[in-house]
Amino acid sequence: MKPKVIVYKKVNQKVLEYIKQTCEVVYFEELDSQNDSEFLHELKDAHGLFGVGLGIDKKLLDQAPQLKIVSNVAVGYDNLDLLELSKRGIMATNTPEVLNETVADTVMGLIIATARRMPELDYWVKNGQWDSMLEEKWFGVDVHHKVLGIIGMGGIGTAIAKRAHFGFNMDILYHNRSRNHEAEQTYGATYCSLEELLNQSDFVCLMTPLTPETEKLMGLREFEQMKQSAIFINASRGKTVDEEALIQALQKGEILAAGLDVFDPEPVQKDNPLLSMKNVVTLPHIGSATMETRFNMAMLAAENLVVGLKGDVPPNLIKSEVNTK
Ligand SMILES: NC(=O)C1=CN([C@@H]2O[C@H](COP(=O)(O)OP(=O)(O)OC[C@H]3O[C@@H](n4cnc5c(N)ncnc54)[C@H](OP(=O)(O)O)[C@@H]3O)[C@@H](O)[C@H]2O)C=CC1
Ligand SMILES: O=CC(=O)O
Repeated sequence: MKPKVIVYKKVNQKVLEYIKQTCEVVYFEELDSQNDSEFLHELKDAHGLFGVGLGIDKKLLDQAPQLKIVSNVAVGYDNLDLLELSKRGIMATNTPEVLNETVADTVMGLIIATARRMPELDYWVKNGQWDSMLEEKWFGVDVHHKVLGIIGMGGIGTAIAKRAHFGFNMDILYHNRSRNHEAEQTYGATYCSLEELLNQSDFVCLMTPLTPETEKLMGLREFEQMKQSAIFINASRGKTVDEEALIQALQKGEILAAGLDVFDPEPVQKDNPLLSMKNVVTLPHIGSATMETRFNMAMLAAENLVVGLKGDVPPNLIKSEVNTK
């Protein structure tokens, strides 16, 4: 008998067909209040879960006694309670690396758009306000030859460093818990403390996973430590930043501007003060959202699922207590 899998996100037909070769699939394009009870009903005898964004916690797992694997179609897995999964011997997988270059492109886009005020000027041109010579009040700041501080020099951070070093002649500082030799040797990155990074960078880019340690990693004190001329970029998770502190820092002029791909909560609330600030560039969490990369992520997640359900070790098993079983 084929294992039963719940796919709970809209997925490319080829990926769905691939999963269907070895699994019985129950397909929800998305989960909402309309199909919640149907989803919970299907969960009772499901062996696999495939999707993104769903909080997989004790409450949900109590209703999934047959579950063997959770395949997250994302590299971040802060939605998973790894301890609960591990206690039950349930494997969890993610999609690292295939999205590094695309997310790095997004981050460089945010850096440039924020520094050169592109959305503001786009609005200005389209609203017919370009009726005289450009005045200094519309000027931005340079990106090239500046100092870029990357907090979280992992797969994506390193792809950002590559672009910044070779494409923009930037000096790169980084802060991790451990050293990243590739970034140091190949892209000239310098390891430093968080405080040094914040003090010296013209652009501070936050790229850590969301963990108990990184929650609100950027708060009042950290924004105060940044240069007044510096630009803050966040493409990690909304919760890695104390949003109130960011708003205050921008209002008080403690930093120049911010480029944000992530918020807390998401979708961002319509009355969030960040949305009415001209010096804030916003994106709707689209770091990896290209046709190619989203397909590659879904295919990799499908491979993880199928391999795990066969009883083998999936290529992207998340390192946790699950591994030691
Ligand atoms: N906006 C978007 O669309 C996307 C957002 N993301 C987010 O980006 C995150 C990073 O992805 P990826 O680069 O693939 O992950 P990696 O695991 O490759 O890199 C994460 C880096 O963060 C560092 N880090 C972890 N904890 C801390 C800490 N407490 N203090 C300082 N540094 C820390 C790690 O180094 P060390 O262990 O040495 O500390 C590592 O270098 C994802 O978890 C996800 O949340 C990812 C994809 C798309
Ligand atoms: O935010 C996206 C991810 O892959 O993580």
